[in-house]
Amino acid sequence: MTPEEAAQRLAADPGRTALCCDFDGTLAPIVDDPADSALPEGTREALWLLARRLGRVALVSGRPAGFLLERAAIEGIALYGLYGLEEAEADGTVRPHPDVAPWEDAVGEAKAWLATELDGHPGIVIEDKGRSVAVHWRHALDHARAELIVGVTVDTIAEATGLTAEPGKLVAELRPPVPVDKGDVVARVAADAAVVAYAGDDRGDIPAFAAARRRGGIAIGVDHGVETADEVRAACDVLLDGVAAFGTWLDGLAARLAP
Ligand SMILES: O=P(O)(O)OC[C@H]1O[C@H](O[C@H]2O[C@H](CO)[C@@H](O)[C@H](O)[C@H]2O)[C@H](O)[C@@H](O)[C@@H]1O
Repeated sequence: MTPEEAAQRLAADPGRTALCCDFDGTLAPIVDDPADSALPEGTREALWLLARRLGRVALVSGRPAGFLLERAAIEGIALYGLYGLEEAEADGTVRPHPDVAPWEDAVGEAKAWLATELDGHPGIVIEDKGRSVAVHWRHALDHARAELIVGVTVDTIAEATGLTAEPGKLVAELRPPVPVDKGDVVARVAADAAVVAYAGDDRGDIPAFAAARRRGGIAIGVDHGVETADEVRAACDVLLDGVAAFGTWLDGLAARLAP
């Protein structure tokens, strides 16, 4: 499927169409420091327009819902964080999945353990995500070596605490083993939709691509060259070359739907 064909399908019955997007690497360009990630202004405007033209628009991210509220709150757009473990309410509060609370101590233990174990390893950075924790090595000079160090540490902590280890782009995460993923969120958001599309770039997006396809929808991949896993490309119906190309595609869709 071409990007043009994907846009045509989404525009055919806009009121009954659901569009779900990942945040980092899809809407926001990949940056060295996760704290610097931001939604480009043009993309924010396109999403604002789309929220007024499509049946449902949602952001489904690995970031905490609180982060999405700070960086990507747009009226009419639902925000789901931590791969579906958190949801932002209309009043700006965050509702965690009810099964997450019992894992609070284990996540706290993991954060302390990671800090002790990885202290002194240059280029390895811990991201405290509240109800989960991630370890990044984008800053490390030797990515392969840093990945090995982080992988061994994260696997050891996962085994000891019962938390689940999840891979990402130059990052590994420890999160509560609650069986919820982005695919569950997409299925819920698109329950009443005639057409559904999910746009993402990483392995954590694969369940969401699959959920869109199960509904006869479209899996849109944002390609980042060597950083894009083969299984991500294989899970998509259409590929766009980077965040800027996806932003342009969103703009085009919004323009197509304008009155
Ligand atoms: O589901 P997403 O919205 O794509 O979030 C996935 C993870 O994204 C962030 O990490 C990635 O983006 C960073 C900023 O561009 C980059 O520095 C890092 O290397 C990437 O892995 C975020 O920090 C994680 O918490 C998210 O889980």
